[in-house]
Amino acid sequence: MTQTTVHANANICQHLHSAAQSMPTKLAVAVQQSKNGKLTYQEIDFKTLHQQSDIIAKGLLQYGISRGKKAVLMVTPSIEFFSLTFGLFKAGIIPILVDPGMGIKNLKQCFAESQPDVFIGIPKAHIARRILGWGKGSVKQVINVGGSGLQRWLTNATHLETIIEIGSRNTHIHDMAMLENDDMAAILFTSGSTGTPKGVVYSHGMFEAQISALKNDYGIKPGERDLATFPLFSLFGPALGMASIVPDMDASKPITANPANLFAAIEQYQCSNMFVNPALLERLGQAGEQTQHKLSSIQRVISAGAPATISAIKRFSKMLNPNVQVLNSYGATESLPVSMIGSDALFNTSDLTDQGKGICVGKPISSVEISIIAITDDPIENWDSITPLAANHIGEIVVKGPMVSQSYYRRMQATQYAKINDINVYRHRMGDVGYLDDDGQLWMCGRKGHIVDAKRGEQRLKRYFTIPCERVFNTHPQVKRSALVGVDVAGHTVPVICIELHKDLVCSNANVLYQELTKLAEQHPHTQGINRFLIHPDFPVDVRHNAKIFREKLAVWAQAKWRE
Ligand SMILES: Nc1ncnc2c1ncn2[C@@H]1O[C@H](COP(=O)(O)OP(=O)(O)OP(=O)(O)O)[C@@H](O)[C@H]1O
Repeated sequence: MTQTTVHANANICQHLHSAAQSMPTKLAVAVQQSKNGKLTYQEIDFKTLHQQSDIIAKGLLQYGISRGKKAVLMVTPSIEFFSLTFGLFKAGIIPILVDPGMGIKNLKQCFAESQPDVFIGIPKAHIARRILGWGKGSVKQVINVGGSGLQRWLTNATHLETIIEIGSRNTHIHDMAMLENDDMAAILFTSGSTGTPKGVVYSHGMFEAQISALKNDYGIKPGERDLATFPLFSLFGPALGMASIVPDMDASKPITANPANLFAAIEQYQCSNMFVNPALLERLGQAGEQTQHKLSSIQRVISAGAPATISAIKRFSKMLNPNVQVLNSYGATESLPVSMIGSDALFNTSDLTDQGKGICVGKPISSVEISIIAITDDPIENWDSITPLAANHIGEIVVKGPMVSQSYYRRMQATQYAKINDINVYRHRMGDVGYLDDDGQLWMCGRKGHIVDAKRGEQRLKRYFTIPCERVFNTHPQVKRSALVGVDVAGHTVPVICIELHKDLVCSNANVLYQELTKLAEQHPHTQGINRFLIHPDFPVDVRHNAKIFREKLAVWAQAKWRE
């Protein structure tokens, strides 16, 4: 019998290598800059990006940052961001990617937890690092990217130019670090909308699976151009042979983006694809409606990260050519994408959503297996012990597939609570609840942690799920959005619906509104028993999506209101 040895052969940069060979002079990245109302673009082709990232990989290694070390990367999207990230991957150095929008306290926690060896950032990030003590104790090397005289001095760091100089001096061809499929390739932090962000361990195998999904399920082809509004997704562009066109905007606060910049970038490069999150979809749709703008080159829009509202998709779609779809994706940092649904199919589900059947997030991505399991807060060790629920039964969403992360970084307990061992892989518990319908489509019914169990003392009377309940109340013309929370009233847990009204409407008589909402509640079995409402002026939501309602905070507010 012959024994075959498996060689480590994973590194997503191999795609960049092939693109550099097959289309060397084609555009890989263009970065827009807006200054005094003037837009300019920095460009790099595939061959140069490949060369530049090789030089950086060599420079980093020679500078003493060895393979396997972890490097925080706080660099705004720029040509350097791309060459650096690919350079890190090529050297086998593990980038730690955090979203600055998560706030100072969470960032500090992320650095304490991930123990970076290296800190690479723009001057602003270094100044914050120095003042706030980020990475103190673990960070040994600091590298600055960009900035002007004084800013650069304040960073007290080695500048990227020095790394490039060191790398350029070395004329040897760089051998890309080859890893095992499941070796750690990067650490990506969740957004922390339900607590502290958790570091998700990414492998090159997971990245490969994501690239395959983008090719096979989303139909992305080499030579396309993508308006890249989310840094991580923008990295997939060059790996797919697709140019990433990065607009001038703050990616961690998409709601503040200037639509004119984005429209101009699409026009300039005739982008065929765009990746937007629901907040941006809403913002661009509103701007497009006002100016009657058309996005005639766009052939596909990918929306992900949070649920997009049907009205926002409809408004946005007015800018698109007929039949161009907004592909709504469901997933999480731990596993992305899980499922997808095109806008036409989604519009057909809106009646069911308004009746409280959940949000349809479509069919699983080809390599993903979705199961629904009975709801429990306990850890589940083995998949053997589980009997998945039948179609149309709400339970926790569990996923299996090559893009499913296998652990959190240095978080044994969180890993234990989120992963289920299934022979030689782990399934991931999404922490979301939902069900599969008779056609195998997934319907999302909210977060498991946001379920409200109405209780008399310890006795459970009825279970309420957020999305199915809230959508019923959202159909009321005065209601912009609503949020279900549980409130303790004399030792009993009761469901309360917090209401945010449309801004242009003033509620002159809350009692009339509450009566109308109570009537709505009575019309549906799953909302019956809800008869307490509170008007909140402005829901606390996450900055990235402007859509994830911080129900934990609202619950505290509602409880205090109840006592007043
Ligand atoms: N298309 C969608 N429709 C509905 N909800 C979605 C959709 N896409 C993502 N979500 C929600 O977003 C979650 C994933 O978000 P992400 O990975 O950014 O971090 P987070 O879960 O918000 O942060 P944390 O886990 O730290 O609280 C999913 O579990 C789901 O609840």
